[in-house]
Amino acid sequence: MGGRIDCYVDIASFYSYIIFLDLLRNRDLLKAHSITVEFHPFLLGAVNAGSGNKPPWTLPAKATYGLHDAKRTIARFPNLPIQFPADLMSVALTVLPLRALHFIKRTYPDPEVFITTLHYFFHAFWAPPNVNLTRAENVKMVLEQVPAGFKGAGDAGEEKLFSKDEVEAILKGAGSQEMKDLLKGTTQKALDQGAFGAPWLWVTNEGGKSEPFFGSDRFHFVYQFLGLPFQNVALLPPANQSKL
Ligand SMILES: N[C@@H](CCC(=O)N[C@@H](CS)C(=O)NCC(=O)O)C(=O)O
Repeated sequence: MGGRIDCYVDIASFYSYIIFLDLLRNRDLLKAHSITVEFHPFLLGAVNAGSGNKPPWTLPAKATYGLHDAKRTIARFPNLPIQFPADLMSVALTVLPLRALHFIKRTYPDPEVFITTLHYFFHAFWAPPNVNLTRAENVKMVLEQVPAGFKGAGDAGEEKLFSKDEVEAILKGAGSQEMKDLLKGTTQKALDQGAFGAPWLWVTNEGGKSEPFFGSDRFHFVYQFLGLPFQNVALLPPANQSKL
């Protein structure tokens, strides 16, 4: 068994946060099945523009339905502090932190540094008080705060992942043409694969065949495609009949 999941995420995408948490939760099992997982920061706004899509909540019926799905999804993570930003549109252009993530991914040999920072950016954006990551000073503040080995909300960790000098270097790197091109190129790659939203998955199975998957709720199809054993939704008989 083997394969890979290339997962395209934007910090400003709630369901990107969800798939990130699910993949993190299952990382040992995925590893045991020889599945490599790689996260790729991309810009959802540019994916929408490039594919001709619009954020789902801009259509009133989808906005109303979306509240139900969001509530159900949040209920899957009882200890996760989640608060939707009051005006998501106005804080959705997370270009700078996405470029910073590319810089970190490229610069630090330990992949945990990138994963931890991505995790903390998601947390900062989606937990109250919803840090506005479109502002450079906030990105700096959040980078300075990332606890080393951040494991999720409530983990304030005394030791910080980055020194002040490292944060300066990350912000400088994030402003480089190379990182601008890298974020653009990553977004374009997903668009070329057919992306129209986030999270976007490009999954490659043992035989080298690749297929796209959209959303954080497609794991049954992903696992099936990868040939992994998994437990699907199984309807059981009514409780009183099971005793017959
Ligand atoms: N059912 C999917 C919904 C994912 C979703 O709504 N993603 C948003 C961004 S957070 C999006 O890009 N949607 C585009 C679309 O629905 O056309 C899931 O549970 O993950």
